[in-house]
Amino acid sequence: MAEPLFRRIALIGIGLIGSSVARIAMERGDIAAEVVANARTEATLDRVRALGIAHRTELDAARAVEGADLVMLCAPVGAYAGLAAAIAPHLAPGAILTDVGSTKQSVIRDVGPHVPPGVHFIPAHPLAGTEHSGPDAGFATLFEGRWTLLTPPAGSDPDAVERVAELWRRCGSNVQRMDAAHHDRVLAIVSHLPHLIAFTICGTADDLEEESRQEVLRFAASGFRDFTRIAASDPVMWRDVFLNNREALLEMLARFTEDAQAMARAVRWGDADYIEDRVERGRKIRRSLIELNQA
Ligand SMILES: NC(=O)c1ccc[n+]([C@@H]2O[C@H](COP(=O)([O-])OP(=O)(O)OC[C@H]3O[C@@H](n4cnc5c(N)ncnc54)[C@H](O)[C@@H]3O)[C@@H](O)[C@H]2O)c1
Ligand SMILES: O=C(O)C(=O)C[C@]1(C(=O)O)C=C[C@@H](O)C=C1
Repeated sequence: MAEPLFRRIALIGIGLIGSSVARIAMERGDIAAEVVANARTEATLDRVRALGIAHRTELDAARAVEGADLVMLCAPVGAYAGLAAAIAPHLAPGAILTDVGSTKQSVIRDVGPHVPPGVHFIPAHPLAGTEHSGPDAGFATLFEGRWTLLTPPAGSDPDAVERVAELWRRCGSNVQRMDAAHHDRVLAIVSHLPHLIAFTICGTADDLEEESRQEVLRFAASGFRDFTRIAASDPVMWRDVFLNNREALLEMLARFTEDAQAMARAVRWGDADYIEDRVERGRKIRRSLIELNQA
């Protein structure tokens, strides 16, 4: 077995993503010699202990990071500023501080100012997940064949960037570097807007009068069902994502609204060619994803 990349990793937040990393680290043994898990409640840490997915559990984030050579923030992005302030004085010199948050400019804004000199701050985002949350929801194959984007600030230590990249490769992921602003625009269209649309369409259906709402549930065909899967995602996580990628999300939503209006006009005026063309474009995108093995 290869040498462990890290002596001790501390996972701050141990839900779907944190517990998946923990499971992989515990199973492989070549990521960290010791895995420390932190959560806000004893109930969560009880689950972590019962699942056997960490060597040690800590209720206090500051204590969890002491002596760790890699600290990974795995909480909702709205909690990052407070967490960074709490752990900063306890980070070991030379440690790497990384994260898994779905937004990247906000993470650099909220965490960056707290990072002590000598600590390497390498933000990251694994593009993999499900609609489930909490430590029971994680699984060791979650990141296999998926992308992890790294958004290291200019001037980051290349060795620290490489060690975080290697951690994600050992989790089964492909790794690519990206500028944080570009990341936020790309994710706004491929992830944040689709979630916004899913939450909204479920809300629209739920607002219908009682009789129609019952029918939505009874006759929900797979079109509506597919939306309900992602609409089942964690409210706090998504509240934080929307509020921390505000500009890019609003820009993509404005474009989408214009396109939806154009579709409405085509439907109203019977513009069959326009409708057919748009459906054909959707189909092509789906086929390309299948060819890339990403569907
Ligand atoms: N769910 C996904 O599909 C997905 C995918 C990629 C990245 N992410 C990102 O990963 C991070 C974690 O998401 P998740 O899906 O694992 O969520 P989760 O709800 O499953 O787990 C979140 C963990 O953070 C802890 N936590 C919540 N608020 C906290 C606070 N104020 N202080 C300290 N700890 C707190 C929770 O107790 C829990 O242990 C988020 O930043 C999210 O944007 C999520
Ligand atoms: O597959 C899902 O259920 C997800 O929501 C995963 C998903 C996505 O939108 O693709 C959600 C948030 C992330 O930051 C990354 C991945």
